Amino acid sequence: MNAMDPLQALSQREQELLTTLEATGGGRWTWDLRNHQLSFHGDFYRPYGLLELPERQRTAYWRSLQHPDDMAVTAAQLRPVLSGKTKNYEVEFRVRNTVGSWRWVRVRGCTTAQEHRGRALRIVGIITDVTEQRATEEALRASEAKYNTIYQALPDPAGMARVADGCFVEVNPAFCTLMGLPRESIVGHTSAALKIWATPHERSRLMQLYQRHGKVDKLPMVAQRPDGTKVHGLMSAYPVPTADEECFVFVFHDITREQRIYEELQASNSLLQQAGRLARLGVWEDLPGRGPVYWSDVCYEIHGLPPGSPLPRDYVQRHVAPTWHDTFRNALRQCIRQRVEWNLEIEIVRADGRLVWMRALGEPVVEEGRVVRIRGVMQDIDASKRAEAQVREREALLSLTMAAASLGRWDWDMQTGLIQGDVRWRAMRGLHPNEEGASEPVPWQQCTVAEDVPKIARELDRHTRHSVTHFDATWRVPQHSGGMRWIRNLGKSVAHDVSGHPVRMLGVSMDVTPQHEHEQQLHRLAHHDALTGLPNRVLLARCLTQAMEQARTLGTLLGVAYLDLDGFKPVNDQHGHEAGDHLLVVAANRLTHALRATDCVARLGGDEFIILLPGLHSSIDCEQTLHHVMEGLAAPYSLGHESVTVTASIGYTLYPQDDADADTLLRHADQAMYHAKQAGRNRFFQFDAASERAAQQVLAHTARLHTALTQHQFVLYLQPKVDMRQGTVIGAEALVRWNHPEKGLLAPGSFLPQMQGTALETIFGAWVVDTALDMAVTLHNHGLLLPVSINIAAPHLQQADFADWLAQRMACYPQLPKGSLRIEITETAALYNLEPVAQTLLQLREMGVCTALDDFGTGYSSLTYLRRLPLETIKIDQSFVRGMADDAGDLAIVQGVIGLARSFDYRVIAEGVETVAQGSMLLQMGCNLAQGYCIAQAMPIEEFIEWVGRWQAPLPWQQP
Ligand SMILES: Nc1nc2c(ncn2[C@@H]2O[C@H](COP(=O)(O)OP(=O)(O)OP(=O)(O)O)[C@@H](O)[C@H]2O)c(=O)[nH]1
Repeated sequence: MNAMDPLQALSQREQELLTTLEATGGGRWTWDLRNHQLSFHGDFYRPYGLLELPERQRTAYWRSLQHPDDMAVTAAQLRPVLSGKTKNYEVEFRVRNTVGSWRWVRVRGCTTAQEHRGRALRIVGIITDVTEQRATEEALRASEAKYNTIYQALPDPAGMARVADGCFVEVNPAFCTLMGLPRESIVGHTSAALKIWATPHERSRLMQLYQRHGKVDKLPMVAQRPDGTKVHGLMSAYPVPTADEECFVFVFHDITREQRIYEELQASNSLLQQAGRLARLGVWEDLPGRGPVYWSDVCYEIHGLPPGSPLPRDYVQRHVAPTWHDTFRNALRQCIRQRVEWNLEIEIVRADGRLVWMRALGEPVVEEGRVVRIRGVMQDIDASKRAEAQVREREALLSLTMAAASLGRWDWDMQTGLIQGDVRWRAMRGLHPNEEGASEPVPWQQCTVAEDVPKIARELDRHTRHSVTHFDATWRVPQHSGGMRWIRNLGKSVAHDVSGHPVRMLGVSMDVTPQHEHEQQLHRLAHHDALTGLPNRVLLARCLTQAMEQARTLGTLLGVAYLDLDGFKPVNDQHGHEAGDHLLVVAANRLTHALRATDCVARLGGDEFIILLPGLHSSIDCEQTLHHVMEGLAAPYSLGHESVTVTASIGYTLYPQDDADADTLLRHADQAMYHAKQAGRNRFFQFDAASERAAQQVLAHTARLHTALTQHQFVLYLQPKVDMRQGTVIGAEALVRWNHPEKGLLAPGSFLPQMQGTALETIFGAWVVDTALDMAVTLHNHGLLLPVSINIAAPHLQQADFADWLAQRMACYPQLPKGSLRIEITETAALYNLEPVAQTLLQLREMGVCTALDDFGTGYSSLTYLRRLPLETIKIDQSFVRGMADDAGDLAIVQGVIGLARSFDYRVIAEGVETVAQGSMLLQMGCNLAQGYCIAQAMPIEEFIEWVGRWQAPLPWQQP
C-alpha cells in the first residue's frame, strides 16, 4: 500500500466509516449550533424525502416529521447536552416517512465543539432505524410478561431446581402456599432440607426417572406440608437450558381433591355394595350379544354361585326358567333396539336347581348413538313373592270361607263415618250388586234403622275407647221387600291416629235373622207360660223388680196379688185335662182384659196367677180392680156342651207399705190368699202384717220348744186309768208337762198346738215314746205291770216306717212284757189315707201295742175310723162327760159311743171324770173304765207308784 497524506487518509477514513454506517442502514448528521445548521448525510434520509430538499429547508422539515408525542422526551434528552452538562446524547423517537409510516429511529450524538462556558457549539451523530429491533424487543417483553403471569398465577405449585443438588432456583406462589413458606425460605434450599416429600424415597424415585428419561411426566408423588399433612400430586419435570448450570422446571399438580373424590367415590361405592348386599340388590352389566360381563357379589349369591366365579356365557339358557325365556329375551332385544328400560319379575334357576323369583331392571348405555352396554340391578324377591302368593291363597281361602259362611266384608272410615262393603255386604243391605252407586261409601247411619243408631253409636264409642276389643253390634237393616233383617257386625281397628284412637276398622257382617228369631222364640219360651202365653215366673221376677223400683221412684203403691182358682181340680177331674187347659187359657184372657195395659199378670203354674198393679194410691184402688178381676173369672166357661163356673181366691199386699223384698211380697200375698181360701174361698184378703208377726212368733216358739227338748225341760206325768167298778188301776196315760225355767210347770195346751204340723212334732213323739218306755220299766221294776199310754200325733203315725221305728225303740227294752205300751191317736188329727194307717195299727197290734182313739165324738169321720181301723179302745171326750149330767145331747153322745164300742167290740174309757156322780152315771151306762180329776190328776211317776198303792174307788162305784 502507498503512503497517503494525512488529510487524504482522514477523508478516506471518513468515507469508509460513512460507508460502514450506511451498510448498517444508518445515516450521519452534524449540528452546527452557532449557525443553526443541521446537516444530514447518507441515504438513510432518502425515504423521508429530505435529500431532495434544498439544504436550508431540511432542518425544519425533519422536525416536522417527528411524532408530536416524542417531542418532549427528545427535548429533555437534548437539554443537558446543549447546556454542556453532558457530551453524549441518545434518544429514540418516531419519524414519518414519505409513505406515511412511522419509523422508530435511534439518534446518538456527541458534542465535538463547546464554547468556553461549556455550551455545545457543534454536535455530530448517527441515526439508525430501530423499528424492527424495538418490535422484537417489545414482543419479547410481552412474551416474558405473559409467561411470568402464567407462572405466578399457575394454581399448581411449580418452580425450577438444579439437577446437580436439587436446590430450588425459583418457585411460584402456589408452591409457597403449598409449603406454607415464603419464597426466600425455599429458594436456595433443597427439597430434602425442606422435607418436602412424604418419604425420602419419593425424591430418589423422581430423580432416577428423570436421569433415565431426561424428563418426568405426571409421576404420582406424595408431598407433605410443614404441619405433616400429606398432599397427593402428579409431578412433571423438564430440563431447562441455562447458561451455567443444569436445571429442570417442574410442576406438581395437586390431586388432593381428585384423590379425596376418588376415595369418597370408593367409599360410597363400597357403601353401595354393602347397601346392595343388605337389600339383596345386585348390580350387573351385559354386552349386547355377549351376555354378562360384570356381576356384583349379590348377583352371584342370587344365582347360588360363589362370588368371583366365571360369569355364565349362556345366561338365559342356564339360569332363566324356561317359561320366562321369551319374556327375558324380548326385554333385552327391545332395550337394544328401542333403547328402553325394562323391569321384569321372573323365575330363575339357581346353581342348585332351585327355582327362585328375581326382579331385574335394565337400561341401555348409549355411546355415539349405539347401545354399547346394558346395565342394571337384580333383586331376590323370592320370599316376598312367595309371601304374596301365600297372601293371595289365604285371601282366596278367606273369600271362599266368607262366601261359604255368607259373610259380607266392610271397611269403615271412622274419621268420616263412611262405610263401604263388598257385594255380599251390599246384598245384606238389600241392594242389587249392579244398582247405581251401590259400591259407593255411605254414612254408617244409613245402613240401619233410626232406632238402632244410638245403640251402635254407644258400641262405636266403647270400641274407640277400648280398641283392643272387638266391635260387635247387631242392627236391623230394612229390606226393599218391607221386611227387616238382623245383621251382626264384628270389626277390628286396623289403623290409629297419633293419640291412639282408631281411624279405620275392617269387619264382617253376617245375617243373623234366623238366630235372632230363634233367640226371640227361646226368649219367649223362657219367659212365658206355654199354655196361656202369659209371663212366667222368670219374667214375673223381672217385672216385679221394675215395678217395685217404679213405685219407689214415683211414690205410688204397687199391688201384688196372688190368685188361685177355686174348684179347678174338679173341672180337670170331671171334664178332663184338656178342658182344664182350655179353662185356664180363657181365664188368662179374662184376666188380661180385666187389667190395665200397665198391669201385669203372670201364671205361676197350675191354677195360680200373680197380678201386679202398679200406680195405686190406696188399698181401695187395688180392691176395685180385684173385684173386677173376680167378676170376670166368675162368668161361666163353656167346655164343649157344658158350662162350668169357677171362682178365685186372692191375697194381695201393697208395696212399699209392706216394705219387703220381691220374694217376701209374693209369700205375703200367698199367705193372704191362703187365708182367703180358709175363709171360704171366692174372696180376697189383704196380707195382714200382724198375722205374719204371729206366724213369726210361732216359729220363734217352735225354736224355744226345740231348745226345751234338748235341755230336758219336758217331763211325763202319769194319770191313772181305773176300773171304777173293780176299784183297780188298769194303766196310766203319760201326759207331757213343760217344766219351764221361768213360768213353772206348763200344761200341754200351752205348747203342743204350736208343735202341730212342725218337724218338731215327730222328734217330740220319739222323746215321748222313749220316756214312756223308761217309765213302763220303772213301774215294772216296782211290781206294777201297768200299760203306759202315749199320745201319738197323726203325722207321726202316718210316717211310713212308724211301726218299724217303734219296734226298734221297744227292742231296747226286752224286759218289758207285751202290752206295756199303748198309743192313743186323736181323731181330730187329719188321717188322710186310712189304709196305710190301718196297716200300721195292725203291725202295732202284732207287737202288742194296742191303740185307743182319743177324743172320740169331736170329729167328723169317727164312724169311718171305727169301721176301718184296727182299734182296741175308744175314749169318750171329756167335753161330753162334763156336759152329760145337764145336756141331753152330750148324754146321748156318751150313750152312743158306749153303744158303738160295744157293737165294734172295743173297750171304752171316759176321760175327764171329775165327780163321783159322773163316774156313777158312766157305770150305769156300762162304761166301767175312766180317768179324771175325780180319780187323780197326772203326777210324777214316783207319786204315781205311791198313789197306786193307796187308791181306793169311791164307795158309790163299788155298789153294784
Ligand atoms: N188342666 C190343667 N190342670 C192343671 C195344670 N197344672 C196343674 N193342674 C191341676 O190343677 C189342680 C190345682 O189344684 P187345686 O188348686 O188344689 O185345685 P182347686 O180345686 O182349685 O182347689 P183349691 O185351690 O183348694 O180351691 C191340680 O189338680 C193340678 O193337677 C195344667 O196345666 N192344666
